[in-house]
This record gives sequence, structure tokens and C-alpha cells, in this order.
Amino acid sequence: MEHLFLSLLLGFVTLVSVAFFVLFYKHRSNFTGTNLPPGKIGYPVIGESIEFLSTGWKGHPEKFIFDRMSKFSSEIFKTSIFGEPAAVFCGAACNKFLFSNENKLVTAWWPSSVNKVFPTSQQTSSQSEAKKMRKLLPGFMKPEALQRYVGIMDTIAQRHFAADWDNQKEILTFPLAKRYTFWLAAKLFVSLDDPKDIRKFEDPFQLLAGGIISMPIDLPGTPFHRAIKASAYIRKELLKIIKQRKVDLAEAKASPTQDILSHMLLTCTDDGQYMTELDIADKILGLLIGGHDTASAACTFIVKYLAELPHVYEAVYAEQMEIAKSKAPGELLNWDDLQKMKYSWCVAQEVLRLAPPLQGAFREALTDFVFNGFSIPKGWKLYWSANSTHKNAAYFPQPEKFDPTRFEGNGPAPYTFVPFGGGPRMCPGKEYARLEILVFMHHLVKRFRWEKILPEEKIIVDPMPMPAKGLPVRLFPHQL
Ligand code: HEM
Repeated sequence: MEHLFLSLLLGFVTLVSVAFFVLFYKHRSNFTGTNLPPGKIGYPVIGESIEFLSTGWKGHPEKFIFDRMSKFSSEIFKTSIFGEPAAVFCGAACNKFLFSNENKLVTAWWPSSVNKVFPTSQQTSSQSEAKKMRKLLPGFMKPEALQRYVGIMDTIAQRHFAADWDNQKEILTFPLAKRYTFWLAAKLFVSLDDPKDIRKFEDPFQLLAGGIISMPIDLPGTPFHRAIKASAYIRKELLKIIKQRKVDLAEAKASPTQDILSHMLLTCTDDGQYMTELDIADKILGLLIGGHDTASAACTFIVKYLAELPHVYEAVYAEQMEIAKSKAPGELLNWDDLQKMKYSWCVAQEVLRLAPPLQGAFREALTDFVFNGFSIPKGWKLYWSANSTHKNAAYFPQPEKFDPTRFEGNGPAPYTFVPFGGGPRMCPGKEYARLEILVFMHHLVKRFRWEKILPEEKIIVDPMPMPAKGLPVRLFPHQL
């Protein structure tokens, strides 16, 4: 009996050792070649994923980048993230290279956690899916459409502030900013505007956002597992909305131009096909995520910085009050009003520089190529990072100083300010985001001054930046 147990144990140990050896060998073999960028590759499977994610959890995602840039004295370094051999490209020249070589030398790529959370076709990582999305969005994001949204955004902002801010002494900024941008997206993308209907999506979206960029371990309790479940729930609810809309369009109870959902149902793709219901559900899900989580992070940090910098608050307040005073009672904000919010937009951009909602994104090398003397093998993942330029003193002197004047005149040098990415994959929602952020700032400063309740609240980045306790603030309404 004892003999059998020892044999089994020995067999098990041998098996584990062989498996480890194979993994280790395979891991190292991913990194053999001449002239690869300098860098560390970490352990098999996890590579440097924990370091990459944990600098964000500690609130300093740029540390992962800057530590390695200085250790290897290079703007390109190799690493291994999310089980993949990768190179991190830092600085303006690297951004330019990646953004201008889309679909020539590189193509977009997302970690497997993203692909698994969106199991069918939502991810815009595959070229054909990105193309579909790019074909559909311009109609929705064209200047005439955007101009129409300003009034709708204003109406929803007024409703949001009346429901959640007015008559409150203290509020928690982060969840309210999310609610505001989600209300807008729900209204403009799928014409959902009953607060009851919208609220049932709030928790699932929270869970989804928390697990998209995570270790893809699908076990009960992990963020990844919760995100997969939340994604399935949201998709089911969206399918109900889509089916109902088809009926409403057929019975002329809904308009073909009322929102992006009608647009998707009625527009053929290049091959003359209409998108399937599931495909539409996945695309809308992606837009709802991309379109609200990012802007809500920006709105939250605007509240934080305006609380910390009274002189910046005063200048934004003066600009916004001049616009408010020019309006007749009940008159909604319009496109021209938003063009006048020049200083406020400089402030918002400085916030996007210091706290970019997306830290960067991945590409995949389509072929072997050489850049800056380093060989990049086909299939390697490449990461561009906003912080490598946003927090670099060479591009932004005294990078930690909040200074909206950096955006006056010609503004920052090309490829140094990249919160929306660049090149063919630059964020198609950039202008939409500008509008919703400015409308938010208008209503915020018109109503209140505020102070932070927790003076030293920690910031975490997971994967978006957020104050650890949600940024509680005390509100002081203006005396009329
Ligand atoms: C402050 C707000 C926002 C920020 C900071 C932001 C940032 C970004 C960035 C950096 C990318 C490029 C990723 C890459 O290089 O692969 C991107 C892509 C994208 N964004 Fe945004 N975004 C914002 C708002 C929005 C909004 C409001 C929408 C929709 C209405 C949107 C929809 C998209 C889509 C669909 C893509 C994928 C484009 C493609 O892969 O071709 N974003 N966004």
C-alpha cells in the first residue's frame, strides 16, 4: 500500500515537473531571436501580468512603464503580459509608429479576458468587426447628429442633477458620474429613458467593467467570472429591447433615425447583409461600455481637480456663468454654447492627460518587422501607453502640475497627448465625449461649489482610474 502511494506521488511530481519544464521552455522560446528589445519576461503564463496590473491597483500605472524605461534605458522594452510575449512602445515616436501602421504592420488586439467576456463578435479586435462598427458609427457621430445631441444631453443632465444632486448635502461622485453618462448612452443609443429600466443595468455594468481586463480565471468569485455572468445578463436584456424595436419599427411606432439601435437594424453591412440580433446586442453592449465608463472617469476627476484647485474652479465658473446668463429661461444649451466653453475644455483635457480613462491599448504584429533597431517578431503583442507621454517631462514640463494652459494655442506636440489614441483606430466617440463632459461641467459649476470629504483619498486604476472610496464631496449650492 505504502509502495503504491509513493509510486503515485513520484508519478505526480514527475508529471508536474515535466509540465513546468515544458511551459518554461515554451515561455522562453517565445523570446529567442536576435535584437529583441531589452526587458524581463517573468514566469511562464503569468509573465509580468501581476506587476502590470498591480501598479494600477496602487494608483500608479505609469510606474510599470517608467521603471522599465529607465532600467533598460529604452523606449521599447519586452515583457510578457496576459500569457503573451509583448513589447511596450513608449513615447511620441512609438505612438506615431503604431498609429500609422494600423493594418500594415500591426492590428488591434485585446487580451483573452476581453474576448471571453464578449463571446460573439462585439470585440472590435477582429478587423471585420472593427470595420462594421466603423461603418455604422459615422452616421451616428456625424456633426449634424452631434449637434442634435447637445439639447438631449442638456435635458438629461438637468434631470440627473435634479434627481441625484440637488437638495443633497453630500454625494458620492463616481457612481453618480457613471449614472449620468449611462443615462445619456441609454437614451442616445437605445432610447431607454425610464430611470427604473436604466437602474437594472447599473450593477451588471459595474461588474462587467471590473472584470474585462483581469486574469482570465473563470472560477466563482473571480472578477472575470462575475464579468462573464454580467455580460450574459446584459445581452439577454438588450435582445429583448432589440426584438421589441423590430416590432415597433414594423408598426411605425419607432423612428428609423431615433437612435443607434434603429440605425443598426436598418443598415446593411458591406456584404449586403443585415446584422443579426445577437451581433447588434454585442455591438451595443460594447458601445455602452466604451461610451460611458470612460467619460464617467473623466467627469469624476474633473470634480476632484476643481475641488483641489479653487483658481481653476473660478475660471470655469466665470466661463460657464457667462453662457448661462446668455440663455432665456428654459432654453437648452446648443452647439454654439459648447464652442464657447474653451477654458473648460482645456481643463477637461488636462484631466484626461493626468488621469487618462484608458491607459493604453494593444496591437498585434502582423509580420516580423524592425523598429528603432529592435526586431519585433510576428504575433507579438504591442502596447502603446498614454502615460509614457502624458507624464513625461520631455513633453509636458512639470508633468504632475495641473496646468490647463498647456492646451491653449497649438496645444501639445503631435502624438504626445493621446487619451483617445490615434490613427485609424482613434476613438470614434471623441467628439461625443467632449459634448457630454462639457454639459456635465456646465450643470455642475452652475449649481455648486464643493469640497472633498476625504482629503487624501487614494486613486486606484482597475482598469479605469477611480478614487478608492468613490470621491465623496460636500456640496454648497450657490445662493440665488
Ligand atoms: C473620455 C471618453 C473616452 C476616452 C478617453 C476614450 C478612449 C478611447 C481610446 C484610447 C480608444 C482607442 C483604443 C486603441 O488604440 O485601440 C478608443 C476606441 C474606441 N472608443 Fe472611445 N473613448 C471615450 C469615449 C467613447 C465614447 C463616448 C464612445 C462611443 C460613443 C467610444 C467608442 C469607442 C469605440 C467603438 C472604440 C473602438 C474603435 C476601433 O477599435 O476602431 N469611446 N476610445
